[in-house]
Formats: sequence, structure tokens, C-alpha cells
Amino acid sequence: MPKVLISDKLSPAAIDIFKQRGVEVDVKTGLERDELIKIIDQYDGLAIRSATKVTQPVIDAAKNLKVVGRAGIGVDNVDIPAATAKGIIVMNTPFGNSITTAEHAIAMMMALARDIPQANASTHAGKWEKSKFMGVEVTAKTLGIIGCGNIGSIVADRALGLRMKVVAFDPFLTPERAQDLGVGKVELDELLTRADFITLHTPLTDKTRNIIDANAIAKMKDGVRIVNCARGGLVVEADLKAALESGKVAGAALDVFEEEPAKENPLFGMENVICTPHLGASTSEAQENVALQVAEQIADYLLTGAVTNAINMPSISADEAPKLSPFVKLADLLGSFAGQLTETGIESVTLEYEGEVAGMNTRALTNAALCGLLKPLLADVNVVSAPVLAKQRDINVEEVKREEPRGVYETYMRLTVKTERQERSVAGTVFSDGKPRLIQVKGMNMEAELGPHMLYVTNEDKPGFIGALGSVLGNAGVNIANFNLGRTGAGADAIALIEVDQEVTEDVLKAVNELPHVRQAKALKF
Ligand SMILES: NC(=O)C1=CN([C@@H]2O[C@H](COP(=O)(O)OP(=O)(O)OC[C@H]3O[C@@H](n4cnc5c(N)ncnc54)[C@H](O)[C@@H]3O)[C@@H](O)[C@H]2O)C=CC1
Ligand SMILES: O=C(O)C(=O)COP(=O)(O)O
Repeated sequence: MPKVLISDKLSPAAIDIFKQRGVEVDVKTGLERDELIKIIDQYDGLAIRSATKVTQPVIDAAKNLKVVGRAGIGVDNVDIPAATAKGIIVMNTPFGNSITTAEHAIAMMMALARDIPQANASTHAGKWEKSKFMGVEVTAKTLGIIGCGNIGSIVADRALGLRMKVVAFDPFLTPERAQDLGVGKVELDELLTRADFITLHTPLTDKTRNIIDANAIAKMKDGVRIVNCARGGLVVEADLKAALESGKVAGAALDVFEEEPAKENPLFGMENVICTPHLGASTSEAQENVALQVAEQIADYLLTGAVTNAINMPSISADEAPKLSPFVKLADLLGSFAGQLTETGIESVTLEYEGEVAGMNTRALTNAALCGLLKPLLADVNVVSAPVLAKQRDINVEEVKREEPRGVYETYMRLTVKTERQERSVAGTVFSDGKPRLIQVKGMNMEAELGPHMLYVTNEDKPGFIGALGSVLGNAGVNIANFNLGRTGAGADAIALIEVDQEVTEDVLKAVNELPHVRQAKALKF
């Protein structure tokens, strides 16, 4: 039974889902880094929010971890490259808390416009400072949205409802989408100069880190108000503090901080700053959504191989997973076959998909083929890490898809590996029995199932060879389970692919290699 650790505060709905699905679950929140490192090797899955930091040392210690599920959106607390290199899938729940977070941003903007938290505290203190709190209207004001994805778009919609003018800076926002949303698509500088309110909704990346610094603030309107319900690192807190002190920025509403949990911060105590403790996603609705989703996604992956909302792997739906599975096996076998025969540096890999398989999730299949290919060459590789490892090694990977099969097989998959020395291709199909078959090696037709122990021989097609080979194996007590032959023509290049019942020893291999007409013999394992 797979085992999952919930290490941040998740709705109990997640525990129920795991239990119903037959996944063992432990809940241990508030763990120190070293405590997490100590226990993480017991788990196949880890369910987190933003508090748990899944850093390289945690990943290194996670010997059995297959999936990290983020009950929420931002995954900047997970070292994705480290997880990917280790073959751990990282998934999030990209929509579960977006309405809630957008509503928080709007609430923060309104609170900022009318000094609600300050006025609230003053009134509770019996001060009745009616003239102190002079607010501003938002109607007809310009809201600048930096990052107009899921949350930014909802904020835009709500702001338009408040009769604001909305401009957005987002390099990935198409003009058509901007028009549909009713927002003006602008460059960052224009947004900074035009906006009365600015709200941030980008992920924290190397590109967005410090996007609001002294330089950006200098371009803003005097008296601008800034809302940040995205990530702390987007705004340089020291620069914001200076601008709040000078009056350049009239107010800031912050849900997120450079360092969290934020127990101390240069902005704390400032009169024109409103703070909430990373509450953007904290509604009962959103927490129920993300907990249910993440538990379903983690359970699906651990129990069925279905992949949903992964950051570092193409999605495979629950419907697709069983259909894809024999093709994944075939792709892995083709890769493994080629990988075991490859002795020099790989330059490129081409995957051709013909017929039914061309309409499937070929990225998942290509990843499986790369995994099979690289496994004999690299110690630690799986379908998640294989594409990254291939890229790191400058291996060019290409996919070719043809809806109509060109040959006799309804569905056909061919892997061609180009190395410094040669090009080798191997093709296969899946029959209606669901079993993968090898159907071509180096352009020679055959029809072979691949068993755990195989002997692969390339030879000249000459009489007596098969008998001699049979004798060598027989004399060594190696039982033949299956014998498959292919050749380019009578008397020309030929291959034999023999399934045997036990491991082919070095001595047997040597004897086969020494037979007349043999060019090369190799023992392969699957
Ligand atoms: N305060 C909280 O509790 C919560 C905070 N968040 C934060 O909000 C962020 C946004 O979430 P979603 O809207 O769901 O993500 P999303 O991926 O749908 O949208 C992000 C948008 O930012 C844009 N973007 C990326 N780089 C950019 C750049 N350099 N300049 C301008 N725009 C850029 C993208 O094109 C995309 O449209 C999350 O990454 C997370 O960090 C999300 C949920 C709750
Ligand atoms: O979903 C996100 O990106 C969030 O920032 C929400 O964080 P939380 O789950 O409340 O720790």
C-alpha cells in the first residue's frame, strides 16, 4: 500500500480521500527541516502547501518519493529541477484557490482604498477618528495587473465590475484574450505610469523576482497603492518601505513576504501598510477544493499512473493510463533495446508514431522511450528525469507523427538513435492481446516478444549458422524459449533474436561471438 505524508495543514477531506482510495496517510505538520529529512524516505507521496520547503537535501533523502502534490498553486517552495532529476513528479492544483485568492486581492485593494483595518483598530480603541481616515474611490481609477493568468483574470473581471479601468502586463497574454477580458494589454512601463492601483499575480521566477524595485516605483504615479497577494520576492521590501515613507506610494497591502513565516519585517508597524499572513487561499471553499484535488491526484498517480497537473511531466488521464500502458511498455522496450546496443555518445533520437498511437499522448511515450534508452547508460533515470537528462547531454529528441500507417501494422512505433558512429533503428507494435512486439531491427522485419533474457546476434545469412548457434546454447545448458530471425536478403545481413530461459553468461557469449559468420553477439536484459 503506498504511503503519503501530509506535512502542511490540509483540509481533513484529503485524509478521507487517501483512506478511501487505499493509500496509507500520516499527518505531521510543522516539521523542522531535519525532522522531515529523517522520515521522508518512508513515503511514496508528499502533500504540502507553502510552509514545507522541499529542498535538495529533502529530495536527496527521499529514497521512495514518487510524487509531491501541492494543495495550491505556487510551487516556488519545491526545488523542481532537483525533483525532476530524481524522477519525482511535482503536481499542483492550478484552479482550486484562484477565485479565493482573487477575492482576497480585491478585498485588500478596497481595504487600502478606505483604510479599513486602521479605521477598525482606531474605532475599537474608542478613538472615533472620523476625519483621519479619508479614503479614495476605486470607480474610474486604473488598476494595473502584473501577471494576468488565472488569478489576474478573475481580479480583472471583479475590478471591471467595480467600474475600474484595467490594464495588464503579461508577456503571455494574447491580444485576443485581453480583448475578451476587457483589459488593455500594455508594457510594464506603461502600466507603472498609468495605474492608480497595482496588483501582482505572477509566479515567483528568476524573471519576476524583484519586479517591483526602486526603479519600477520611480516610474509609478505619486500616491499609487500596491497590492501583493502573489509572492514576497516580487517586491523589494526595503524599496517599498522607502517609497511609503516618502509618500510616493500611498499604501501597500501585502499578503506575502520575502521571508515567511514573517514574524519580523521592515514594513510591520507602518501606518499605511496592511498585512495578512499569507491568507490568499484561506477560505473553506478553496481549502476543500485543493485538498480534495491534491489527494485525488496523488492517489491516482500512485495507484494507476494517471498524471494530472504535473509541472514536470505531461498529463496522462485516468482513462488514458490503461490504454497508454502497453505503448509505454513498448516505448520503454524499444528504448532499452537500443540503449543496450549503444556504446558511443548519442547525438539524436527520433520517435516515429504511426496509426492509432500517433493520436495518443506521444510525449509520455517519448519520455518512456528515453528512459529505456538512457537506463543502460545512466544509473538513475525514470520517465520524469529522462527528458531532462537527455537535454543536459545535448541529445536532440524529435517526434514524427503520421495518422495513417504506412506499413501493414495498424499502429507502429520506431525509435532511431543516431550516435557518433552509426544510426540504429528499432520498431515495434502492440497486438490486440495488449503485448508489445518488436517488428523491425535495423530495417529487417521480424516479430519478437522480448523476454527477460535475450541473445541478440548479427551475422551473415549462411547455412549452418542456426544449427551451430543452437549447439553452443544446448551444450551450455541454455534453453531456448523463442527464436526470431530477420535478414535483408538471402545470404546478406541477418539478425537473430533469441529468448532464453536463463542468463547468458560471458562464456556463452564468447562462444557465440567466435562462431563463423557472427559479427556481434550481445546479451540483453528486459
Ligand atoms: N497569496 C496566496 O495565498 C496565493 C498566491 N498565489 C500566487 O499567485 C500566482 C499566480 O497564480 P495563477 O494566476 O493561478 O497563475 P497563472 O500561471 O495562471 O498566471 C500567472 C501569470 O503570470 C504571467 N507571467 C509570468 N511571468 C511574467 C512576467 N515576467 N511578467 C508578467 N507576467 C508574467 C504568466 O504569463 C501567467 O499568465 C501563483 O504563482 C502564486 O505564487 C496563488 C494562490 C494563492
Ligand atoms: O496556492 C498558492 O500558491 C498559495 O500561495 C497558497 O498558499 P497556502 O496553501 O495557503 O500556504
